[in-house]
Amino acid sequence: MSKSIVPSKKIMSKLGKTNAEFELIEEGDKILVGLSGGKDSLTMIHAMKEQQRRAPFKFEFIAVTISYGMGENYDELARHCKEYDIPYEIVDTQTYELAKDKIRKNSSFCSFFSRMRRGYLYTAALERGCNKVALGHHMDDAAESFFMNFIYNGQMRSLAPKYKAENSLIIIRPLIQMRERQLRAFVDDNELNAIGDEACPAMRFDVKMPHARASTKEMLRDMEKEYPQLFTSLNAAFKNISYDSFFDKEKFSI
Ligand SMILES: Nc1ncnc2c1ncn2[C@@H]1O[C@H](COP(=O)(O)OP(=O)(O)OP(=O)(O)O)[C@@H](O)[C@H]1O
Repeated sequence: MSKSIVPSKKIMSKLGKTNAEFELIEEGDKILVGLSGGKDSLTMIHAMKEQQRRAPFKFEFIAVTISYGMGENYDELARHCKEYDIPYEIVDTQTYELAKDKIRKNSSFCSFFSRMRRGYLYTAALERGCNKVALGHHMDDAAESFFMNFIYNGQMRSLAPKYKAENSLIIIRPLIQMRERQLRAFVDDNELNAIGDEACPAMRFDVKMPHARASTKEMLRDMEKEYPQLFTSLNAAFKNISYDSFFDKEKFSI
């Protein structure tokens, strides 16, 4: 039998519930799991491995890292996946070279990395015959994304647990109802070597965390101190949307 690290009961139960609620992982799925090597995706591969062992249905997954051509070294991550019998591949790209100009101008390099990465992940999934792509976003990401869109973009949107991309791949976020601190505890408790916690890969090069994200994180931290139930309530609110109560012109033609 292969070696395994079993995530806590809380993590596994949240994963099972989210899975059932949004029908994320299903019989016969072949899932490409985006593995940055950070705490979130590292937790995700171990939780999915355990899920594979427990679930009454069969699914396959393969972990894939998109390398940006910044001289990253994923040997340790590859060794880790091998040790735990998790199929793993690295896709080499020249994203950093292409992003240099944006980084120099300190302009929207984060969204550039993320757009490029998404494209490479989708291509990798299609090339490997996968029908789904799993990303390690969690509830804190969903909350940040919601408030950033609200404050800076005048939009009400967050991160969906599941959606269909243009190319018919299904994107799933199995950790979306978990808190970031639960995932950090998993890697700390198991003494796993998670790769940095940068909000964007370019930050390894002395570029500051984008202001909007940093201040939204801080705002949420302060709000949670004041209202400890904030995230539970947000999670409920994301499932309880009163469309009719907003300023949608379409609704006026009653
Ligand atoms: N270089 C990469 N290669 C493959 N997948 C990636 C890569 N970077 C991010 N991802 C995927 O996208 C998700 C969101 O990435 P993002 O950088 O926003 O999150 P993060 O909070 O840093 O997560 P993590 O702790 O997993 O790095 C990750 O959890 C992972 O599933």
